[in-house]
Amino acid sequence: MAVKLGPNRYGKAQTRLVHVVKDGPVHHIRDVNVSTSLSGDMEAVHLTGDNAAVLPTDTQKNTVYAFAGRHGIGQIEEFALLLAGHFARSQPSIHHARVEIEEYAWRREGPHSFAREGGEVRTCVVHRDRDGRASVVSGLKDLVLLNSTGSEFHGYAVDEYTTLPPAADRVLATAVEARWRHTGGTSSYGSSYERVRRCLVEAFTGTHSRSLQQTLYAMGERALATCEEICEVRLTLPNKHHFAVDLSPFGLANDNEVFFAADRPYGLIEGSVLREDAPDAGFAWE
Ligand SMILES: O=c1[nH]c(=O)c2[nH]c(=O)[nH]c2[nH]1
Repeated sequence: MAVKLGPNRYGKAQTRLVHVVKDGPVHHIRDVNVSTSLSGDMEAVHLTGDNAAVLPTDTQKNTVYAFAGRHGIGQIEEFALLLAGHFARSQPSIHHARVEIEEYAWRREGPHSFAREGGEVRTCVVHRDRDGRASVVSGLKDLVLLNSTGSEFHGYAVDEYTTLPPAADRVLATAVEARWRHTGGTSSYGSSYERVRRCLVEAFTGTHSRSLQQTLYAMGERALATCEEICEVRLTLPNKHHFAVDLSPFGLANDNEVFFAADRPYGLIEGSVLREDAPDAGFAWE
């Protein structure tokens, strides 16, 4: 039987790191979850068990903590680029590093007190290879949005299994997962994040929706029109269905005011919006 090793990578998943920056009595907190993944000349470890090419995942975890202590975190994209650049050069056997970071927000409650924000999570995925090629994808997830009107869904294809009644007015709700690809480097990932996020929210709330697909496109289009530093937006939008409850058994009308919020099954609308002249994505989405 002829077989060979296919694509592979290895690393430390979900290194949880909290960094407290002390400015006298006023402290600042950063809370991140870092996953590193390396690839390169890894035939021997898989085929013969020779570990000489393998920088241990334990070392990768230590490096995350040491770099936080030495450099601070800054914007998560910058921290990921720093780590990926280090790993891609650290061993001759390692050719490529992928670093993924999630950041959890905390709200200030006092000089050294914080309350964890329950909502959205900021994300990034950075790739670097030893030839200096790099890609940066920024994003967010768990941004839950709802329009209580301004959404319709009708005119869809019908077959013998279709029972869905057309909706002239419905609740539209989703938990946005968005990732956007930067065309090149940017000096301000923080302000870029805020602008893209605002565009996504404004397009969701401001679009009179005939489908979540139409809203998805509007969200990507708005972000690309406003934020010239990005060239592609990928969106994953679960349709968090809200079904109006039939209150007629209780002698009550229901003018789209009382809903059953179902959690499953849910529609899942996914798509990419990109510039006509977007450069090749290379390894950015891997
Ligand atoms: O916005 C929607 N898109 C669909 O594709 C779809 N399908 C469905 O049953 N409801 C909806 N809503």
